Amino acid sequence: MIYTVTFNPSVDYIVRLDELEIGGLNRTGDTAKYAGGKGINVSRILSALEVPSTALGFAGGFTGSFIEETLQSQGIHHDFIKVSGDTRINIKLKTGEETEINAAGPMIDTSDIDRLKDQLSSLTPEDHVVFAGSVPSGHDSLYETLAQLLDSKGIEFTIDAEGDKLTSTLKHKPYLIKPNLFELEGITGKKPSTKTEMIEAATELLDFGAKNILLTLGSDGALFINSEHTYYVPSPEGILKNSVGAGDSTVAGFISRKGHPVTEQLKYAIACGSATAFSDDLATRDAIEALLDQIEIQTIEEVK
Ligand SMILES: Nc1ncnc2c1ncn2[C@@H]1O[C@H](COP(=O)(O)OP(=O)(O)O)[C@@H](O)[C@H]1O
Ligand SMILES: O=P(O)(O)OC[C@H]1O[C@](O)(COP(=O)(O)O)[C@@H](O)[C@@H]1O
Repeated sequence: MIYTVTFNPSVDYIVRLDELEIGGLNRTGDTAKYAGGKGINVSRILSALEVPSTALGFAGGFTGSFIEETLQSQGIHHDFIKVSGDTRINIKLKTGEETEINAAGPMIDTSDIDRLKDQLSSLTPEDHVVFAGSVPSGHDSLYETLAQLLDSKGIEFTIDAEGDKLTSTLKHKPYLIKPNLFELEGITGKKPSTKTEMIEAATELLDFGAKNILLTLGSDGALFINSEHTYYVPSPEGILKNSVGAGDSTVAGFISRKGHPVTEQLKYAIACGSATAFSDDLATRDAIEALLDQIEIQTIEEVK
């Protein structure tokens, strides 16, 4: 079973308006609300691809109930630990360009974390865990602690997190990490401008222990690096509607084909990411499958 862990889920509140007048009264056009947060988005895309998963993490208040009910209605199994604060609301302003305001989220007690550790302790090496997103304040070393727990039990995990939260887990050999270029720059302190320089910078993370690295580049696609292969996968052409959740969709696509050749995993990764970018909400199965044939995997010799 695949388990996704979202420490800090969110109700993503999408607000469309022609123009934002800072300091003035703005009235919205369309609005929509979605069950969000990185691991939850991974579970939603896996579900679209008919790959079962269980969504874990912390949820509280009316917003936490909204997330649970939404997942329930979509047939996605979940087992959130209830916390006393309200799950956050993240605002996504669409005014022609996208502006995101992500809230901090509720406080999490040590006893809540202990319950999550108990849940993860019952998993076996047949399971796979996807950790994704920000961490409740005061728990900066949570990913490292949980990565160590899984590593000690021989359970593979994927991690999509920023900065030290990601790098502190590398010694526990994550199956997949998915930085974007901005995050890679933050981690390595480098500003790679060519694909060769990007590969060099990402290879440092391979040397620290990551097994597979998917470096996503937005509309420019993604670079993939592991100890055997280096590939570039351009994004298919399309009209950008929504980049929220595109990265999470990429992770889901890659994991959905775990055990298949890496080139197939990459096709699904980019098809899922781009299909979400071209959709109002996360991609549907039809939208993903419509892109699969357009994805072309290039070897690094072809890129140079
Ligand atoms: N404008 C776009 N056109 C086509 N595909 C896109 C676009 N933006 C994102 N994607 C797809 O989504 C993937 C992840 O996007 P990216 O913005 O790099 O991730 P993140 O949301 O984590 O920053 C990309 O590799 C690509 O496949
Ligand atoms: O936990 P963070 O880093 O604040 O991110 C949460 C936000 O990221 C998302 O999961 C989208 O992530 P991506 O655009 O990187 O795929 C939203 O659903 C959510 O609002």
